[in-house]
Amino acid sequence: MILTGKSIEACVKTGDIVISPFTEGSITTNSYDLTLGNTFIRYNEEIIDPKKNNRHEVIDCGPEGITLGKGDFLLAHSVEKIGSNKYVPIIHAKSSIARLGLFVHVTADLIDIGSFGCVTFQLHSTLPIRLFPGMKIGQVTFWKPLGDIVPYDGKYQGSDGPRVSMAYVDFK
Ligand SMILES: O=c1ccn([C@H]2C[C@H](O)[C@@H](COP(=O)(O)OP(=O)(O)OP(=O)(O)O)O2)c(=O)[nH]1
Repeated sequence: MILTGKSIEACVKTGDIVISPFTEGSITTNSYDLTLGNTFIRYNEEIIDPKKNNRHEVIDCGPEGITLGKGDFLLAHSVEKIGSNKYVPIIHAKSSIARLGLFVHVTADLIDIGSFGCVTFQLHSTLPIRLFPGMKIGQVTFWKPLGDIVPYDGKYQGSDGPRVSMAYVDFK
C-alpha cells in the first residue's frame, strides 16, 4: 500500500517518517518532492572496477549550476535527509525531469527501512542538460511493508551527501 500525500504529512508529524527539511509545498498526491543538493561526484577512471574504491572528484557547485554532457554520469544527492523505521521509501524521477531525458537513478530505487540520510542520486543524462542546486529533481514514495522488520544497518547509513559505491566491501 502506498501512502498518500496527506498520510506522509501526518507521519512526518508523528515521527514515523523523517523528511528534513520538510515543507508542506513539496507534498504531492502520493509522494514528496526531493531537491538537488550542491555536491556532485564524478568518477575519474577509464574502467570502473567494483573491487576497488574508484578514483573520483568531488564538485561543489554554486547557483550557476552544473552542465552534464550527453551520456554523462554523476553522483548527486538530495538536500533532504529522509528515512523511516516503519515504511519503505522508493525514489523516482519527477516526470518533468524525466521528460528532459534525465535519469535520477540508474536502476537503484529502493531505500531500506531504517536507512536515514541524504539520497544519493545516480544522474545519467541522455541529452546535454544544465542542473541547478535546489531544483526539484525527484520524489520519494512510502510503502507499507508486510512482515517483520529488520532495520537497515548497511554501508550507506547516515549519508550527508553523495556517496561513491562501496561495492568493494562486498568482495572482502
Ligand atoms: O538510489 C539510491 C538507492 C539507495 N540509496 C541508499 C539507501 C539505501 O538504504 C542504501 C543501500 O541501498 P542498497 O541496499 O540497495 O545497496 P547495497 O549495495 O545493497 O548496500 P548495503 O550492503 O549497505 O545494503 O543506499 C541511495 O542513497 N540511493
